[in-house]
Amino acid sequence: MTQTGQSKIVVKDLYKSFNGVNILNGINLEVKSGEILTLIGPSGAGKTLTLKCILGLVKPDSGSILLDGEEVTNLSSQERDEFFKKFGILFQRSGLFDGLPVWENIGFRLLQQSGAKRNEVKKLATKKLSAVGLSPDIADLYPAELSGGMQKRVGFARAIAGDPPILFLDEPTAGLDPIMSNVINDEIFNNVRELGSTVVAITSNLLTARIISDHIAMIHEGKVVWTGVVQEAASTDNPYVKQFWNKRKDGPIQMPVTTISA
Ligand SMILES: Nc1ncnc2c1ncn2[C@@H]1O[C@H](COP(=O)(O)OP(=O)(O)OP(=O)(O)O)[C@@H](O)[C@H]1O
Repeated sequence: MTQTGQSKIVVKDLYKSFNGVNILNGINLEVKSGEILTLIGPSGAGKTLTLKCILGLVKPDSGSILLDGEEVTNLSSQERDEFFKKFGILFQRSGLFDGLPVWENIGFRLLQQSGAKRNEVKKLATKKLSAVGLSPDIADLYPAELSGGMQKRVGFARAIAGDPPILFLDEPTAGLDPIMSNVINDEIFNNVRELGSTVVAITSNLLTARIISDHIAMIHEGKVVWTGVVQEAASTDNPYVKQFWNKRKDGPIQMPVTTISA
């Protein structure tokens, strides 16, 4: 179990623009060890980009990112490889490799390690399938043979395959029916608590946010406009959170609307 309470990830004054357009406008975030922080906010607010900056997939224009107190914005490629090993990632579209059976998808990273034994990796992959409530019988199937919900669960099994200290979950329940979403919410919550991983999740599904999160950070136009414990999100007076949480059309968040003329 990870010790909770210490800062695991600290993001300070993160800026990023593309082609002269400011996308991240001074993001500040702190994630404590063992906690689940969920980023919410309108489409295009900069949630995924923030995670990509933390991972070093996108270089920020300025700002600082500390992992366990160490600056990680300027790692060498060798240091970056080591750094990546700390993360398990569930991508928005599951990101499974079509040409590999389920178990090889789950064990993908482990199979890359020198000396990896295929039968042992398969055993571990099967164990992770059970951890996400799937039958070992699907280990030899290919992603195309699975439903969307099963693909998400396999994607999650892959993210937790190496028992990573940090998990990034980008829209873990997007596109799933409410029942399957809830199954996955529970699986995320239970597995993460058992592993003691520190989690940053992104979701537009408020039920997912309510069930899995310890803290919520609301991002709007590249800034964190509110943070708080999940129970406060429903009752805060913050106008951004109020509008988002209550799914209101009117409020400070203006969504671009395209009208089609006849
Ligand atoms: N590599 C890039 N080049 C140019 N623009 C980018 C790049 N990456 C992200 N953006 C832009 O940054 C903005 C924020 O993107 P981001 O993916 O972080 O949004 P988001 O908050 O995760 O929204 P969504 O929920 O829709 O995924 C978008 O307008 C996107 O087009």
